[in-house]
Amino acid sequence: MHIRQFLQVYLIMGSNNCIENPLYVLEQALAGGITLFQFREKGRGAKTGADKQKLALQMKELCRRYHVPFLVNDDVDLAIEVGADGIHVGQEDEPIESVRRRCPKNFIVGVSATNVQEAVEAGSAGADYIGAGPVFVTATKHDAKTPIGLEGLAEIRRLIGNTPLVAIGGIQEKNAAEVIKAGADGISVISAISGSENALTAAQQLKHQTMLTE
Ligand SMILES: Cc1ncc(COP(=O)(O)OP(=O)(O)O)c(N)n1
Ligand SMILES: Cc1nc(C(=O)O)sc1CCOP(=O)(O)O
Ligand SMILES: [Mg+2]
Repeated sequence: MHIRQFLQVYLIMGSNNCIENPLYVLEQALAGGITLFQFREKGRGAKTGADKQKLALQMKELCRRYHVPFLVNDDVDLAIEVGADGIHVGQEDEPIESVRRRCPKNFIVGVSATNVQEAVEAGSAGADYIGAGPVFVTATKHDAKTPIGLEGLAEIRRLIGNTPLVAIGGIQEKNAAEVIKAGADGISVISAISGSENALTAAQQLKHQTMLTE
């Protein structure tokens, strides 16, 4: 499968984002049809060291069972240690050139962009996909930039050619379809699944929205 297809419903999550056991939440989301997963263990009380690595390995095994690629956020060393399928880095993280030097050849490398220039540069640097956002206001990432809106997302789509594009920030069931219409190949979410009462149903409903056509 091409990376574009994996972007359809991309769950990002760490233990801080969950009201229940994160392994339970992830398994429910996998059963509900998520297509890609990113382990993002950040914020107050986040696991570190051996505890972080243990959770990463457990999550990777769950993802394997559902044939869903497992990516790690920011932490290139951890991604390599646990045999992840890839890594996601932002503008303040390790540069893609350095990531490529250190990681296996077939590693999926995603790069964040908050504007057209960053997106075009990430595409030229060889990112496998671009995570563009925030599209809408989000309470999940405290240092998120000003929302780019659907117009900003559509402009990025126009200017990055064929590079796979996933939208992020404030995406929920009610706005997922318009994000796809604006040109994203998929949606990436934290709270819409990990903060919901039923992660399985939430994943199913989001997936349904990404499949609606005009
Ligand atoms: C798919 C996707 N897109 C964007 C981000 C944000 O990355 P970054 O700007 O590095 O912020 P943190 O997530 O590291 O706080 C992402 N993680 N995933
Ligand atoms: C991790 C992250 N990155 C963003 C960016 O704009 O790059 S917004 C964001 C948080 C997304 O969480 P939610 O789906 O709950 O809004
Ligand atoms: Mg980052």
